Amino acid sequence: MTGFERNRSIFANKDALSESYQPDELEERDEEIADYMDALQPIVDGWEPNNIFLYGNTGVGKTAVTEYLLRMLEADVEAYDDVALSVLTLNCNTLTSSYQVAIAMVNALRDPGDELSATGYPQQTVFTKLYSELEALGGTVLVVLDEIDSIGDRDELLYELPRARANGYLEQTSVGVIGISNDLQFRDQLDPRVQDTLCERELQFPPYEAPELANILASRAKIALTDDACADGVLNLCAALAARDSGSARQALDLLRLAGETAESADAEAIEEHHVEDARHKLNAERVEEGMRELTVHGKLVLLAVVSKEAQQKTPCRGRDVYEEYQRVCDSATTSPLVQRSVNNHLADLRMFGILKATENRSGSRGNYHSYELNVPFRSALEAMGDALPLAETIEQIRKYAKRNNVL
Ligand SMILES: Nc1ncnc2c1ncn2[C@@H]1O[C@H](COP(=O)(O)OP(=O)(O)OP(=O)(O)O)[C@@H](O)[C@H]1O
Repeated sequence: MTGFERNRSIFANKDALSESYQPDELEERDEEIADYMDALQPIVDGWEPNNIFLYGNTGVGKTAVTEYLLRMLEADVEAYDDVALSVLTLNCNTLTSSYQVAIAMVNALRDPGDELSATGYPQQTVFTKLYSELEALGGTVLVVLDEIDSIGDRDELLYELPRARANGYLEQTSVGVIGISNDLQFRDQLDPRVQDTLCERELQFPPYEAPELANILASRAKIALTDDACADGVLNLCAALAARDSGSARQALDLLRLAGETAESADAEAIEEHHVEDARHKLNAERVEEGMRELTVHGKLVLLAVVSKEAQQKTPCRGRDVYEEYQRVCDSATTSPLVQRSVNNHLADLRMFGILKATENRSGSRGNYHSYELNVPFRSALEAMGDALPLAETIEQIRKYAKRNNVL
C-alpha cells in the first residue's frame, strides 16, 4: 500500500469551490447590487435604515451579495463619525418561531455563559430582553435573517422589531431588518401589517442563465483550478446543465467541483465533458437519496412497496395495488399498516417530492384513478431504502426479483 501524497494536478485551491468561500468579486449581479446599495444608502447618510426583503430561488447569490455588501458597508461607514453600525446575522433554518429567533438573537448579543435557555420565558419577556441588548449597542443595528421563511406564521417579531423605536422600546438604537428567503410564497402569506413593514424595499434575484453561470464559473475556475485543468466546453456544459435545472450558481459550482474530483480520482490530466456527466448523475442521486432519507417511516414503507412492484415489473400500478403491497411490507416490518387514505396521502407527497410519477387514467363511470411508478433510478431508491429501513431480508428479496426481471 502506498502512503498519502499531495495531488495538485486538477485543483490549485479547491476551497474556492466550497460553500464557505467568499468571492472578492461577484459576477453578473450589477443591477441587483445597485438596487441593494440604494436600499442601504440611508444608513450611510445617517438616517433610519430601510427594512429589506430579498427573495429568489436557491443558489442565486442572495447570501453572497448580502455578505459582500455588508462587508463593504461596514468598512465604508468607518469614514463617518456619526454612524455606528452593527450587523447581526442569523440563519433561521432551525428556528421555527418568533420566540426562537428572539432567543437566538439575545444569545448572539450576550457573552458566553450569560445566554438564555431555549424555553421557559413568556414571549414578551424575551422581546424585552432583546430590546435591552439592542439598546446597549446604540447606533444602527442591521439584523439579517437568512431563511426567514422558517419562522412560519409565528411572525410577531417581524412586526415588532422594525417598529421597536416608533413604539418607544428603543431610544438609542435604530433597527433595520434584512429578510432573505427562497420561498416565494412566504411574502404573500405574511400578515399584511408585517408585509408592509418588512417589505419596505423588495429585491428579487432571478435565476442565472447559462452565459451568466459560465462567467461565474470562469472567474472561480481561475482561482480553484490549475492551468489547463479544464478541457474546452467543460465550463459551458456545467453552466448549461445548471441553468436548465435550477439557474443556481451553487449547483454549477458543485458540478464543477465533483467533475474535478472524478477526473482526479481517474488520474486524468484534465476535466472532460464525460466527467461532468458522471458528476451530474452523482449529484442527482445524492439529491434523491437525501429526499428519501427525510421521509417518515410510513413514507419509506409506501415507497418500498412501489420499489417492490417495480422489481416485479408491475408498474405503473394503481393505488390499491400499492396498498396491498404496502400491507405485506408492513407485515414483514411487524408494523401496523395505516389506512388506505393515509397511504394515498403518502403517495401524493412522494409524487410532490419528485420520487414517484403518477399518470391519471380514466375509468368511465367510476371516475379517474392514478397509476404510480418510480421517477428516480431503481438502484438509488433501493439503496436509499436499504440504508434507511432495518429490513435487510425484504430488501434482499426485492433485489433478487429485480435481478431476475433485469430491472437491476
Ligand atoms: N454572482 C455571483 N458571483 C460569484 N459567485 C456567486 C454568485 N452568485 C452566487 N455565487 C456563489 O454561489 C453559491 C451560492 O450562492 P448563495 O449562497 O449566495 O445563494 P443563495 O441565493 O443565498 O441560496 P440559498 O437560498 O440556498 O441560501 C455561493 O458559493 C456563492 O459564492
